[in-house]
Amino acid sequence: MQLIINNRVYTDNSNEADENSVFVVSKQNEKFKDSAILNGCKEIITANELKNHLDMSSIKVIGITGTNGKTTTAAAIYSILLDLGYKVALQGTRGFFINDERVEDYSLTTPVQLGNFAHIQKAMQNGCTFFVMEVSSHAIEQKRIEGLEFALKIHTNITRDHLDYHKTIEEYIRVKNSFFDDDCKKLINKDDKIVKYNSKNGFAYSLDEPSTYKVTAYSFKNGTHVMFSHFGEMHSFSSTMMGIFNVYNLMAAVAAVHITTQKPLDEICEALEGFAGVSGRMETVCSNPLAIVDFAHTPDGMKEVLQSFNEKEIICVFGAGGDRDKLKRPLMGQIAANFAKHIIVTSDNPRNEDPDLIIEDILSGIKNHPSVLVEINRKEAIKKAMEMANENSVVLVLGKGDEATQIIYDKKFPFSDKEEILKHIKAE
Ligand SMILES: CC(=O)N[C@H]1[C@@H](OP(=O)(O)OP(=O)(O)OC[C@H]2O[C@@H](n3ccc(=O)[nH]c3=O)[C@H](O)[C@@H]2O)O[C@H](CO)[C@@H](O)[C@@H]1O[C@H](C)C(=O)N[C@@H](C)C(=O)N[C@H](CCC(=O)O)C(=O)O
Ligand SMILES: Nc1ncnc2c1ncn2[C@@H]1O[C@H](COP(=O)(O)OP(=O)(O)OP(=O)(O)O)[C@@H](O)[C@H]1O
Ligand SMILES: N[C@H](CCC[C@H](N)C(=O)O)C(=O)O
Ligand SMILES: [Mg+2]
Repeated sequence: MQLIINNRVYTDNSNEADENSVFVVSKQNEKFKDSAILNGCKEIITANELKNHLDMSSIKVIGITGTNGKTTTAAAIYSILLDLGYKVALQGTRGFFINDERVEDYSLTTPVQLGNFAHIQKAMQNGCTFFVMEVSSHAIEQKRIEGLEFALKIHTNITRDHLDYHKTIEEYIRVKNSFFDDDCKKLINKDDKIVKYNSKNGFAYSLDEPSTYKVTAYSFKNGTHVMFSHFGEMHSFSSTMMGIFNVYNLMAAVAAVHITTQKPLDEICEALEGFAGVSGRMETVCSNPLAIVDFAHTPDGMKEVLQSFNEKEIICVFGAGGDRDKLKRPLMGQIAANFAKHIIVTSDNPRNEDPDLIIEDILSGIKNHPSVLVEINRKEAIKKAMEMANENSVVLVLGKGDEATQIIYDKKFPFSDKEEILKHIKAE
């Protein structure tokens, strides 16, 4: 990865370092420092020192972490800020966007150090005054965000994910919480009992606990309608997005924009109404039969989605990614069994694992359920679900959202849950 500032090349790869370039050393590449020196490199700086080389004073960086809801909350903030007339960049799981245009496709949720600086530089070159970014737990642990100064850090929730990487839930929680131990402004979900943070410059939002941005009432009749109080004053917003979890995401987004712009809350709430949600997150693909695609790929994410449809007969199609946390699989099975009338267990992105064994892990969590089907081929699984559907049902296809491929070993094959669903729409 290279970054060019004032005609100087900065690289994080020792093989690209030479007498004319600067080697940016980080936790991930410090083992290659000697090889950079051997290649003739004379200037070695830390990622933290990069901020002295790139003037970022014209842009406010907003960072969002949490197990679920980062992409949705980030997209809502981006949409509100654009609607309010700001120039904004957005970086996350779905790629890199500047002023409503996709500049890069799906990649890491949080790039490596030089990648973040390169994107911020590009955002500034395009006149952006805000840079909204998702911050993954991998990024915190690997110090990919080293050297960035945040105007606001946001916490959505901490449940479980990525234990393949962090090994224990305690370590995962410690890593997530470490994002909030400094003095910078932070916005915390007060209903989450797990989060620990430095209360200096702390703001909070919540549905249950007292907080700075406190949801006092909500209803889901003809859309989502939310009332909240801010220091005794009442405000409200509406949205087409479904589910209590989206009330959290939207409340966080409104509060974040308020904290970072100081615009009147009512103006921010009005701007939010133009936000239609994120592709592949609780996205209704067709209404006859009702079929929804969602990116839920953790036990908590699945629970949140499934319990939003308790008046429907749920037909749930899902799998679990290979080379990822194995222990979440039976828990995902158990959640499906608790809420769904029909379960179809299939493949997600098997990567380097045997899909049959992933499915076995999921099945071990499903006890005594009357309707469980195993269909390893995801296309066939979706087809079967659509054939089972009726006017009282909802087909929920979970785990891949708007991903455009299925990853088998290290190969990516074109695959879209949405397109598969659309092949089986019933005639009106
Ligand atoms: C497990 C994991 O996170 N691995 C990351 C890690 O890999 P690594 O330590 O093996 O990297 P490496 O190949 O040794 O290279 C490290 C550094 O050394 C440098 N290098 C390398 C070779 C050499 O001869 N000389 C040299 O200088 C490279 O330029 C690089 O800067 O560091 C690399 C870059 O520093 C990352 O690209 C890589 O992410 C891999 C691709 C990955 O798939 N990560 C996933 C799991 C991830 O981070 N996912 C989260 C998901 C979060 C979510 O949405 O929930 C994400 O943020 O996307
Ligand atoms: N606030 C929330 N609380 C719990 N579950 C949520 C919340 N927001 C979204 N979800 C569920 O999690 C899924 C992923 O949401 P989103 O993409 O916004 O999260 P993310 O944190 O960016 O995930 P990832 O780390 O995989 O990129 C959604 O499709 C939904 O099922
Ligand atoms: N950012 C998450 C997304 C998981 C999506 C799911 N489809 C999978 O492949 O496990 C990860 O890389 O773990
Ligand atoms: Mg994301």
